[in-house]
Amino acid sequence: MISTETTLAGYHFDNCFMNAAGVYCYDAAELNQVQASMAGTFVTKSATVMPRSGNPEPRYQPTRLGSINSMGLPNEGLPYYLDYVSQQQKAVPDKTYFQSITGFNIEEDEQLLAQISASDFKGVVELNLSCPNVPGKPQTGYDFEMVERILTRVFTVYHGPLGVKLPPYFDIVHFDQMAAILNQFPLAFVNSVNSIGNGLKIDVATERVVIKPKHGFGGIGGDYIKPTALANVHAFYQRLNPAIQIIGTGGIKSGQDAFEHILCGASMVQVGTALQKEGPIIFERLTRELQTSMAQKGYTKLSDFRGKLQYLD
Ligand SMILES: O=C1NC(=O)NC(C(=O)O)N1
Repeated sequence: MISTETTLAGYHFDNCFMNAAGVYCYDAAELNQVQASMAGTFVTKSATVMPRSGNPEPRYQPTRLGSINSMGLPNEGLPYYLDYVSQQQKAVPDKTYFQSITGFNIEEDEQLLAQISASDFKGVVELNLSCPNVPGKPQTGYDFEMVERILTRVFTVYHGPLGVKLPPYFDIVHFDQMAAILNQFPLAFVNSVNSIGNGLKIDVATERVVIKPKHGFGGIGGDYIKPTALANVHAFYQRLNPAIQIIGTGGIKSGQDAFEHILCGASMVQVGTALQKEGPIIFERLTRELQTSMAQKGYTKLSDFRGKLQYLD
């Protein structure tokens, strides 16, 4: 029996695949579909203090090799998602769910976590530090001092399992500096990567951009970002306390892509662009393909190869 089960934040998951925040997780209609799929669990859309309609449309476009999006954090507000997760905790109690949140300042992060503490939520919190699409708002994950201040406050007020969703980094010194910050805190996980911010997709026929917000600038996902995602997963796997696990996100559209993320150190893998294109049925194909990759190499469980990327030196 070849198993794709995993453990994260002390919880067991029958399958290591799940959605990426933002994809198939805006409302109950979408979350129900992931919940009913072969995914091991789901994460909600990043919830903000107030519900948001997000950026003007068109704000998402699939491309030949991936996607571009500038959604702008549209969401129903945290109470909506806490209520949905509470229902799922009662209906399907043997699963653990993820709640994504993002505040626009430290006070909002604290407020969101206080709301979660006051609820019957028993899952894992994913603090999104990396949305690139809110006009005028920076990707917090690129402000190292701010990340340290946020995590200091967060772990003062919240004591449940919590991880952070990071933007991609492109400099070895930044991996070193960010890992040194993250290692100070009892994080359950680090999720690398969010979309590569502020890319541009052009329609040559019309000589125009393809999304409306921000003059067409948006987060890039899909095949384009897999090498960067794998590097971020492995860089943090190499640098972080082993107690801080890695979730790998970025460019996963086949079982082999997932295999590569796990080989780099991922304990869980999230699917965004390919899920948006194929729908939750994709988790059946991805699981089967990962099991095939494992079988070809004589592996029966993820720990047989997790983090065992070989170097040439
Ligand atoms: O964190 C995010 N990453 C993205 O690529 N897009 C969404 C968004 O724009 O809401 N948020």
